[in-house]
Amino acid sequence: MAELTKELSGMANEQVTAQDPAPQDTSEPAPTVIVDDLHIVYRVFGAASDSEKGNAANALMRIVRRQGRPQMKEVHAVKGVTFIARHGDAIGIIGRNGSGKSTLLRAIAGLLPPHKGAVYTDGQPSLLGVNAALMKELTGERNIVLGCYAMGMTPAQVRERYDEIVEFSGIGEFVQFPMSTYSSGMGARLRFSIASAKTHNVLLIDEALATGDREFKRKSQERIQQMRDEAGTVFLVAHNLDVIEETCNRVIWLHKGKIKMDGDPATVLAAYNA
Ligand SMILES: Nc1ncnc2c1ncn2[C@@H]1O[C@H](COP(=O)(O)OP(=O)(O)OP(=O)(O)O)[C@@H](O)[C@H]1O
Repeated sequence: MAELTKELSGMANEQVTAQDPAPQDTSEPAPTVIVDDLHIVYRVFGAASDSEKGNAANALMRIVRRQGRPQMKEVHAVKGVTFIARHGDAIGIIGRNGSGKSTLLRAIAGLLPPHKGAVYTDGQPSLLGVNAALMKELTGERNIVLGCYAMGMTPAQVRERYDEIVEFSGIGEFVQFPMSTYSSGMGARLRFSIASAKTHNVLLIDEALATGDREFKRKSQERIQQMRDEAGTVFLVAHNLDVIEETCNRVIWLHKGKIKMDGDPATVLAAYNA
C-alpha cells in the first residue's frame, strides 16, 4: 500500500487542489482508502437511443414492431477519480444532482465494479445510505438485532449495545413498531444509530443525516467526531453544506463525474458557492 501511495502521489492528475499537497511527511496517518483513476459505467438495458427517445409514436411503433433486442446505453458516472483518504479524515463529498457522489460511495463500498481503475481499502467499508437495507416490515427492535449481526457483532455485543442504540436514535416506543410506520427522519436516525454502534475503519454516509432534526444532527456530529478520534475515516455525502462544513476536515467537489476541487472545507465550499 505504501508503494502505491508513493506511486499515486507522483501521478499527474488534472484535479484542482485547493491547497498544495504537503511535502512527503512520514508522520502522516496511514491511508485507509486509495481511489486510483476510478471509472464507473452503468449499463442501462432497454433505453432508447437519442434519436428515438421521448416520442409516444416511436414508443408505440417499437411495441407494434416487437423490436426484440433492447438498446443498451452507457452512463459514465465517475470519470477518472483519484484521491487518498487517511485515518482520522472526515471527507465531505459535494456536487450537483447527478455529479456522481452516491456512485463514488457505492464504488468505495465495493458495491459497483470499476470499469477502469481501482479502489483499495483498509478493511470492509460500511455504507450507510438513505436506502440502507433495513426491513420495513420488521420492528425497529428486530432491525437493530439483525443490523448488528450483519455488521459482525456477537449476540453478547448486541445485548450490550442495544439500549444505547435505542436511546441514541430517540425513536422511543416506536422501536416496537414495524419500520413501515416510521417517518423518513425516524428511519434515518435508526439507521445511523445502528451503523455507528460499531467502530468502523471506513464509514460511508449517504445523505443519512439529512432528515434528522437539529438535536439529532448535533449528536450524530459528535459521534462522527468520536469515530475520527478512534482513527476511522468517515465519508459524508450531503446537500446541506452546513453539515459538511461543521463535520468534515476535507471536502471533495465532484462535477460531472470528475473531481473539480479537493481541499479544506472553507476553501472548497467558498468556491462551490461562488
Ligand atoms: N442505477 C443506475 N443506472 C443507470 N444510471 C445511473 C444509476 N445510478 C445513477 N446513475 C446515473 O449516474 C450519474 C451519477 O448519479 P449519482 O446518483 O451518483 O449522482 P449524485 O451526485 O449522487 O446525485 P444526487 O445528488 O441527485 O443524489 C447520473 O447521471 C445518474 O443518472
